[in-house]
Amino acid sequence: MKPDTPLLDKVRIPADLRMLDESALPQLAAELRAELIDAVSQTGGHLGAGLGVVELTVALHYVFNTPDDRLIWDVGHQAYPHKILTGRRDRIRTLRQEGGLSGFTRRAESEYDPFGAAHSSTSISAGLGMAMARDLSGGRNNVISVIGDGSMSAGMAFEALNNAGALDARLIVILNDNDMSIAPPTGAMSAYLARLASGKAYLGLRDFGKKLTSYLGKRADRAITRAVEHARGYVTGGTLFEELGFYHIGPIDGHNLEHLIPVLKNVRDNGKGPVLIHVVTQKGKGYAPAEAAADKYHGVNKFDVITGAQAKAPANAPAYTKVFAETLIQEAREDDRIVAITAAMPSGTGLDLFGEVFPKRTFDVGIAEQHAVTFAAGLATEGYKPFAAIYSTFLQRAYDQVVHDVAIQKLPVRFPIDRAGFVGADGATHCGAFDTTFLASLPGFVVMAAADEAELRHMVRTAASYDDGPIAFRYPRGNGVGVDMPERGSVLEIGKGRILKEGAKVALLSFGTRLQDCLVAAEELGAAGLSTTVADARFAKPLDEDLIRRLARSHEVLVTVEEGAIGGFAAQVLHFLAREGLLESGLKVRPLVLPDAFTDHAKPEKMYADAGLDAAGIVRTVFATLGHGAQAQRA
Ligand SMILES: Cc1ncc(C[n+]2csc(CCOP(=O)(O)OP(=O)(O)O)c2C)c(N)n1
Ligand SMILES: CC(=O)[C@@H](O)[C@H](O)COP(=O)(O)O
Ligand SMILES: [Mg+2]
Repeated sequence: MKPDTPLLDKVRIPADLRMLDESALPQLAAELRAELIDAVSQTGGHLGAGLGVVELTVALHYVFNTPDDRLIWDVGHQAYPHKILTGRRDRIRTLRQEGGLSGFTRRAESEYDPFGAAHSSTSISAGLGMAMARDLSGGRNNVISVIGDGSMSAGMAFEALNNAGALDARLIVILNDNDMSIAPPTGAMSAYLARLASGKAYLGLRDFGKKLTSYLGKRADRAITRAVEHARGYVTGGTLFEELGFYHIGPIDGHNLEHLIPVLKNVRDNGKGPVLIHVVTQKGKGYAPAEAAADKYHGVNKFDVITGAQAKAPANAPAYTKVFAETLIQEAREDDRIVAITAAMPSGTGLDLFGEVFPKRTFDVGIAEQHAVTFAAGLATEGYKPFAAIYSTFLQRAYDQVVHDVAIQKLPVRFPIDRAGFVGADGATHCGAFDTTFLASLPGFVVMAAADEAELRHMVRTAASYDDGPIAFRYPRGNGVGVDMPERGSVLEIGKGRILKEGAKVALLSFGTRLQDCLVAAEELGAAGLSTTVADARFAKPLDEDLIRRLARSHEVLVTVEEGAIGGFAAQVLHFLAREGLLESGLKVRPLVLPDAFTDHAKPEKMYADAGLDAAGIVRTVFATLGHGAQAQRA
């Protein structure tokens, strides 16, 4: 049953909210929280972060004149309450569903989303750009960037703070400190924030008064003093943020509207240069199952609102992530030089399991993909075997480190690349589309893709035993296909693929888990009288040149199939065929890749079908290539 929300029902956009009396806001926040819980219980998605910013969201839209004042949410996973208050409540139960609202902020979705996000730590840079644009054009609007403590650990956030302090731009940064990333945060910065939040490093009241007056002028409201006093201390002096040129206010209780609103109003009306307001919140606030959970319900499946129990689809095969983790543990028992690195994704990458067995050999470096890669490179220089487990999409952020610090120096860093291909509900920002393209173009890189969970096990072992340079292996989100698992992985011969089914007319050359669809497609093609070979390339680099030569010479049609963007495996194959003159004897080649577009969220199977990368799509491609128009249409 939908929650009763009489006050929220009157608020379609923030202008409606601003008509309310301040005394009504706690009720509005309570209704907003109930609506959020109910909506996410039906859609699944990121819940804990949004629960933690309900009051902050209400206060920001109450005090600031959004959308003229620009409100930028870092990552955007906490922006569901913001969506409900900004004209999207009628679609909130379509979150992350095909055709529905995005799970992140998105410019195309609303004028209240001035900047799209999903990858972290971009909000201060974007906000600073907007603030400078405003100043250049003589505008007067406010720019507010809200960034979490986890996201604050990334280098990019500090690059922006550094720049903002020097420019002395009027920018408001709200540090939403809930002492959580996806997992509990790690690192010295997190410990520093905890010290600030606990009030240990705070000024006396008199110094605090002086500081405020210097920033806000004589009109500094006594309410600010009260708000900060009520938190655990007084405004800080000599903090890192102040040294970087920010006025630093806080900590403030981010769930107390009586404290938040006067502080925000004062900053809105009186501030000059950059200001950082340190707001302390609780991830999962106000929903008991979330508050009690270790991950504070960071990301959830659909769930029962009363019990908090999440829906779990029965699985016939283990998740790729788990197979990776268990295999790495197995290999690490044999080789004590194996170490593992994650950039704030211990559970997502499976390295939480590795960390339970090998705590000293596991490094969670925080949201810091660039550092993670160069840190791994450093470990490799000393003879260790680092596995830098980073989702395909997040590895994009560390590309120069991959090129400059790893590949050029031929360092044997191992890159397990999870979430390769479509990821579903997280949509285009998280799609693992580009890694094959950007890695296989690097000299000396070995790039593999697992066709199933047994192959993944072989690839972990292969990577562990390969010391000649960088090596990557990609695998998708979700479960394997249920193949028999070998007790231990085998060491694969580098640059050698395998043939699974011999045919004569059509060759399907797969790179990755579309192999299953190729096998089904081959059956259908066979039934239609088209004898079909199915091969698993295993390697995009180095290519199995003998295999490709053979397929090209003995078949009429060669279809390559991969879960990656244009420029990846197919490009490597086509380049090879062209170089060898194998395209000059009538061979018909068709590369099947992800669409050359940023594909919106939907169910992965649907996305693959739409992209023509399922069995039916492969069959259609073959028929169309051979001019079997009617059959192509039926497939
Ligand atoms: C560059 C990048 N790396 C990793 C992630 C995955 N990720 C999403 S949210 C999150 C934790 C963010 O912590 P914080 O900013 O404190 O927000 P909270 O969830 O605590 O509100 C992580 C690691 C990401 N979105 N972007
Ligand atoms: C917001 C974010 O970047 C992560 O929470 C991401 O949504 C996790 O994705 P997985 O569920 O695939 O681990
Ligand atoms: Mg946090």
